[in-house]
Amino acid sequence: MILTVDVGNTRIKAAVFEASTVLEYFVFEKNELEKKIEKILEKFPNCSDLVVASVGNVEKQSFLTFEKKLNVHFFTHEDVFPFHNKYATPKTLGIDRMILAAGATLQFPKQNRLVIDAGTCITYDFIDENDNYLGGAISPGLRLRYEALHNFTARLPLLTLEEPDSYVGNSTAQAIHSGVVNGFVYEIDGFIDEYRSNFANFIIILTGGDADFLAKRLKNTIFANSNFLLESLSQTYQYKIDND
Ligand SMILES: Nc1ncnc2c1ncn2[C@@H]1O[C@H](COP(=O)(O)OP(=O)(O)O)[C@@H](O)[C@H]1O
Ligand SMILES: CC(C)(COP(=O)(O)O)[C@@H](O)C(=O)NCCC(=O)O
Ligand SMILES: [K+]
Repeated sequence: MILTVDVGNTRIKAAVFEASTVLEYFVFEKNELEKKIEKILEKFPNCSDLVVASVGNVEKQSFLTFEKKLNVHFFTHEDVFPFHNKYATPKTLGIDRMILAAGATLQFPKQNRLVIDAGTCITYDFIDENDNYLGGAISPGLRLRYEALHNFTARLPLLTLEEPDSYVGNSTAQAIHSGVVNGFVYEIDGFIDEYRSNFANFIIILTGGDADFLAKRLKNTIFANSNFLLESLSQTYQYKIDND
């Protein structure tokens, strides 16, 4: 039994796996990290491994205390991954993006894959059918867009996510909702169209905290799996054990 932990820039997500089956998912804040993990381990005392991917400001030291009880693996760029990394700056590629790319490579062999993770940021990652990781894009996520409009202007209120009435926003609030939500959807549909015009065949994996909200609104029909990163963590860890 393993406990996987994904430390994003907004929240921490975790899951307990028995082989490839998920027993339970958890979501919590950074300041609750140790307490929550202790609780999970009390509930699942058969966990033998704790596997972490962190792009937030939570470092390996935060997990040291658990080393007394179980094997702790904190993924880094030094680990083995099942793809060829063609990023020009591989050392600065987010470890979350590497895990997503690894999961896509292992779960969908011998095909082009595009992973879209709509979290704090939207990340796009493309792995071709020969398992070359080519790169992608990074842009502000849904909530970040609302916050940026407020934080960097004098007159724009901080709004929370709301479905826009129309693309023609007829008030400040409606203009912001249209700009943020429609802009978010148009951007992603635009990227997908661009990839489609260059690659005949590819699978799209949509994940992240906004995946479900987004999936219903895209012109392109794609399947959302908001737990793809946690599943990929479990698979990449198994791959590491098999290939080390
Ligand atoms: N309870 C929540 N707290 C924060 N963000 C949430 C919540 N529910 C949904 N979201 C959405 O999830 C997005 C963050 O996604 P998430 O995958 O958790 O980010 P990260 O992996 O970067 O920490 C935000 O853009 C926000 O719109
Ligand atoms: C782009 C990210 C901030 C996304 O983080 P997230 O939205 O998942 O919290 C993270 O993958 C990161 O810090 N990347 C480093 C730069 C890069 O991937 O090139
Ligand atoms: K992301």
